Amino acid sequence: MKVSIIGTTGYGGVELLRILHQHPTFKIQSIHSTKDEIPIWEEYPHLYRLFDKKLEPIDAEQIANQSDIVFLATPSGISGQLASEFVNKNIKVIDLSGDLRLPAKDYETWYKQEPVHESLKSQAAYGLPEWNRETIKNSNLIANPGCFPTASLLSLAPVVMSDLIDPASIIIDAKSGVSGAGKSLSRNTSLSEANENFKVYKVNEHQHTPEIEQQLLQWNSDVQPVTFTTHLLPITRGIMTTTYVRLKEEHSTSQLLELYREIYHQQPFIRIRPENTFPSIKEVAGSNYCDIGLHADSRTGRLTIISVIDNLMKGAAGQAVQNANIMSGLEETTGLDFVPMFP
Ligand SMILES: NC(=O)C1=CN([C@@H]2O[C@H](COP(=O)(O)OP(=O)(O)OC[C@H]3O[C@@H](n4cnc5c(N)ncnc54)[C@H](OP(=O)(O)O)[C@@H]3O)[C@@H](O)[C@H]2O)C=CC1
Ligand SMILES: CC(=O)N[C@@H](CCC(=O)OP(=O)(O)O)C(=O)O
Repeated sequence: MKVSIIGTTGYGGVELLRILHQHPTFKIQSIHSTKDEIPIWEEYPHLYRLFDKKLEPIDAEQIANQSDIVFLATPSGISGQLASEFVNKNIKVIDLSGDLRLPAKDYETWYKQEPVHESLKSQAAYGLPEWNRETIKNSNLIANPGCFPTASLLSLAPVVMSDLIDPASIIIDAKSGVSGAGKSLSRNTSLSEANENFKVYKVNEHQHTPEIEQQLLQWNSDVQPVTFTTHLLPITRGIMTTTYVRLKEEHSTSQLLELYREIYHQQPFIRIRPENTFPSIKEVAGSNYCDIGLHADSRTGRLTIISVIDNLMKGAAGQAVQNANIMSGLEETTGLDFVPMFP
């Protein structure tokens, strides 16, 4: 099966290339950029002698003629326009941006951009495989979830769906490495401002807030707006979310862990940690795993849930390939069985 990547020179794009280069079924047909037509290794020398394809301009007609699947690793605002060109040509599209995830009104409010046309948005399946596998299987257009929503939703789903928590009590404290912001230089992510520092950003205005809320509401219509706060960690890859919720009734940590294990036991990329152990970011780096640990505090009546992912893998390119596998009728883990990089 032939695949093409648009936005290959970005961090999401080059991570797609790393995965797809060694995927046994998908073959990279072409890689695209708005920049010079140079071999990708000139832009990313770690690919020297591994991958010598040249970057090509974005000619939708040509890409559609030669590919079965197109990955869009392009910014919000651009992805939507590109997606419509391919969907009309009956090509499978997986979009890593936020363009297809939200209803028009929410998109305008939180992304402060023009939304895509409803006729396109309505064709998109939300690409969180653990909870939407059947729809993904039958769709040609995937809205790949945001990195923070992936970690947050996977950690909250069991207790929200089982109606075990006060629906007005959700607080998500999220931290991301700097690669989450993409390759462009900004003061925030520069070495001198990120290194040996820890910053909060987009307080109460992060664009992933409505994405988290809309999915939680589908699972439990009582859910109230969540408090979601993002921080920048002085590391390259990885996300940790620490989520606090109030339990409706007392449950022990072991009962809740049992619920999580039961719900996720057939999900290849979810690892529920044993009691009194909590995941750290390095334990999933470079892999497509989402690791979850939790503790119920009988003193406060609150449950603390920790989840970690690699933002470029399960938070972006890894999940995109997981979705492509599902859409193509392949084993979901195909080409994604990376052991995390440790230390
Ligand atoms: N980084 C992350 O952890 C995650 C990112 N995402 C989303 O994935 C997408 C890619 O993110 P990321 O790789 O981090 O971003 P980067 O900024 O690293 O890369 C974006 C790429 O998009 C291309 N691009 C920019 N403008 C245009 C344009 N007008 N037309 C076509 N291509 C363009 C650029 O390629 P060139 O300059 O060569 O044309 C650039 O390399 C974004 O929508 C992002 O929000 C989602 C989840 C996690
Ligand atoms: C560290 C960092 O800056 N991360 C970015 C993640 C952006 C992203 O994934 O954008 P989408 O809205 O297209 O999903 C942020 O928090 O905005």
